[in-house]
Amino acid sequence: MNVGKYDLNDTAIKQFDPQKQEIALSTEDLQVYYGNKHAFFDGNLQFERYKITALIGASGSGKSTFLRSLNRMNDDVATVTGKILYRGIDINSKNINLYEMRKQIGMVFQRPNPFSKSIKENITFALKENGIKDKQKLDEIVEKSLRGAALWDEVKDDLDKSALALSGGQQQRLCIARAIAMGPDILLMDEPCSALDPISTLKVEETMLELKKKYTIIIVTHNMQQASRASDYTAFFHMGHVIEYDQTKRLFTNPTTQAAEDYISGNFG
Ligand SMILES: Nc1ncnc2c1ncn2[C@@H]1O[C@H](COP(=O)(O)OP(=O)(O)OP(=O)(O)O)[C@@H](O)[C@H]1O
Repeated sequence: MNVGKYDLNDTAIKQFDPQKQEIALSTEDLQVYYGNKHAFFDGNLQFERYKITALIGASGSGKSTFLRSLNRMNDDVATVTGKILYRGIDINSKNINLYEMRKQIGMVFQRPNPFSKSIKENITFALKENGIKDKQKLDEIVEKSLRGAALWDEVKDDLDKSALALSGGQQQRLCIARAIAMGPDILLMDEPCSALDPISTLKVEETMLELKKKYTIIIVTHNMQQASRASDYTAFFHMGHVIEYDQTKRLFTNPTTQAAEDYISGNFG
């Protein structure tokens, strides 16, 4: 199918070898509709465990739509068909406990959104709701999560101060700490650095590189340098289709499809 300059059937999608790579999450024939609008088509993607996968593409190409579907954040606004396979279970089916599933597949949003509470309470709030009451256990998780998000050294003496007094970059790392405190397996990140200055962005990227030792990360980014610096794999989206998906190094140096080549070289349109 040709739309504008590009043939949307001209795709190159990496498939993994399950004997060689462990797949943390995969989608089969994922389609997303907002009312009558078909916003995402034919998503058959696999995500390798303990890797960072970047989703790139022009504004409106369907990256967030796809990402938000992966832990059912789109349930209220969209119809999502097809399968999302996590540990052998289709989490896009009706009988899934969304709350439990999102403990495994957490999300960090575009704008830092800490609660208007202390730094510590931002992390302990959901844990307490989950029945963890032991003070020592909570303190341990607070420290471990803040260390995991590379924030501990900056805030360890201010844990009772308001999270809203932190800088934007620190707030975003606090949101990462809050997400990892729940002990997830996969972290979905929707442009986590778009509201941050370049130094905070690099700090979050360094944090991601540390986090991938324990978590599988899927990140939407508009920042091509960020995708090429921080990710192992990249999926290029165009008009609701995944056009090319490969190792980041390969996709950025030797793309297969015309659309990806034009996008990466800045001649897109
Ligand atoms: N809640 C919604 N209701 C209706 N249409 C929507 C909704 N959210 C997104 N869309 C449409 O779906 C398409 C894909 O949007 P999406 O936000 O997924 O793209 P994106 O690649 O993430 O864009 P951006 O980089 O600008 O965030 C667009 O045409 C958008 O207008």
